[in-house]
Amino acid sequence: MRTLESEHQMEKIKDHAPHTKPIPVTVLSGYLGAGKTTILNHVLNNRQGLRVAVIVNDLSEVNIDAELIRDGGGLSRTTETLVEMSNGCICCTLREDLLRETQRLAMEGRFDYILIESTGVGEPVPVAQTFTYVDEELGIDLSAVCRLDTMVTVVDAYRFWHDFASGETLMDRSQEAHEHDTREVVDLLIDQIEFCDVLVLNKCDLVGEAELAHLEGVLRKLQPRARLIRAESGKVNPSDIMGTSLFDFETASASAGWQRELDKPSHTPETEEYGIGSFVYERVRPFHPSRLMDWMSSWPEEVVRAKGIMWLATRNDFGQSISQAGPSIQFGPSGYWVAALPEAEKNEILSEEPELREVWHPRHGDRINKVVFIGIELDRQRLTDSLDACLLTEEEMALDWQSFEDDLPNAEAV
Ligand SMILES: Nc1nc2c(ncn2[C@@H]2O[C@H](COP(=O)(O)OP(=O)(O)OP(=O)(O)O)[C@@H](O)[C@H]2O)c(=O)[nH]1
Repeated sequence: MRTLESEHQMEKIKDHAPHTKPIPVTVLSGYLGAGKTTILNHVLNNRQGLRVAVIVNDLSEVNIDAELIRDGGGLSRTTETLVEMSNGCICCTLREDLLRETQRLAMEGRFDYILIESTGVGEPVPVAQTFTYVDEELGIDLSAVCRLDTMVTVVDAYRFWHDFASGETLMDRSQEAHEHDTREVVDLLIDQIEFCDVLVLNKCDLVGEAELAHLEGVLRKLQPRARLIRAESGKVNPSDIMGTSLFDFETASASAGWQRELDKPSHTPETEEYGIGSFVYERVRPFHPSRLMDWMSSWPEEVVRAKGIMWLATRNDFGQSISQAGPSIQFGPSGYWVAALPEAEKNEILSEEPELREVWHPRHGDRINKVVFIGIELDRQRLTDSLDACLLTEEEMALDWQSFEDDLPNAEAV
C-alpha cells in the first residue's frame, strides 16, 4: 500500500512539465553528523527515475558530503547535476549563491526535482525565506521557477540529549559558521526542529525502544505539526520527504509547540505521554527583577523548552522576551508594550486590533507575563508558586518600581 502510494506520488512529480511548472524543492537540515548525506544518498538510489539536481552546502573548503554523494552512486553523471557550495553557509554568507544556483538549475528545464543539503550549522528559516521573497538587487524571484515543497530536519536519536544538554557553543566545538558566531548548539537544534514539515529521527538502531518513544514524545511536543519518521541508516521512503507539498511559510513559522500552546484559546492540561507536558504561566503583574534573576539562575531542570514574554517592573515600557532551551537562556527587550505608546498611536492600534481590545487590562493594558513551559514531569504547582513569588507584592506595587535593582541582561534577545 505504502509503496504504491509512494510510486504514485513520485509519478505525480514527474508529470510536472519542468518548463511550465515550478520545480519542487526539498531542503534537508539537521545538526552535524545527524545523517543528512546518508539520507540523500539513500533517496537518490531510490528515486524511481526522477531527474534530480542536488545542491550540497559545506562550511569547509573541501565538500566532503559532495564527495560522498558522488561516490554513493545515486546520481547519473550524464543527466544529473551536483552543485557544491563550500566555504560558507547557505543561510547567511552563501545565500546569494543559493539564489543564483537554484534559479539556474530550475531554468535549465531538465530536472524534476531539486534536493538541497544544508550545512549542519545552518538555520532553516533564512533558507526557506530565500524561496519566498523577490530579491530586488539580484532581480531573482525564485517562486517563479521553483516551489519549496518540504523542509526536512534530521535528528540524531543517539546524540540528541548529549548535544541538548552540553551547554556548549558552536565555537567551543570549532563549528562556528563565521568569526562572530556565538550560537549555542542547543539553540540551533531547537531552531531546526521548530521549523520543518518532516522530522526524521535517524540512527534509531543505536537507541532502545523505550528511549526512542520518549524522545519522540519530546519532539512531538516541541514540533506538533511535523510528520515524524523513524529511520536507520537514512532509510526513508523518498515520498516521505519529496513531493509532500507540506511546506507553507506561515504555517511553518507558527508550528513550534510553544507557539501553538500560546495560540490556544484555553490552556487545559492534556493527557501526558511519558510525563511530557506543557503549561502556560500567565499573570497580569510585573516581576521583581532580582527575584526573577535568582529564579532564572536556578532554572528547573525538568523544563526542556520555555518561550514567552515577561513584564519587568523596572522596564515598564518594554516587554522582555524569554527563550530557553536546555541550558541556554536568552532574555532581553523585545518591543514596546502598546500601553506604553503615545495615546494617539495606542488608540489607532486598539481600533485596528479587536483581539487586543478583548484582552486589554483597564490599568495595565497589554502588559502581561505569558510563558509556555514544555518539560518532563513538570510540577506545575511548584513552578507556578515559585514564579508567583517573583511577582511584585501588594506593597511593592505601591513603591517606585525604578528603585528596584535590575541586573538582568538588557541586550536584545532572540
Ligand atoms: N549507526 C548509524 N550510523 C549512521 C546512521 N545514519 C548515518 N550514520 C553514520 O553517521 C555518520 C554521519 O552521517 P552523515 O550522513 O554524513 O551525516 P550529515 O548530517 O550529512 O553530517 P554533516 O554533513 O557533517 O552535517 C556517518 O558515519 C554515517 O555512516 C544510522 O542510522 N545509524
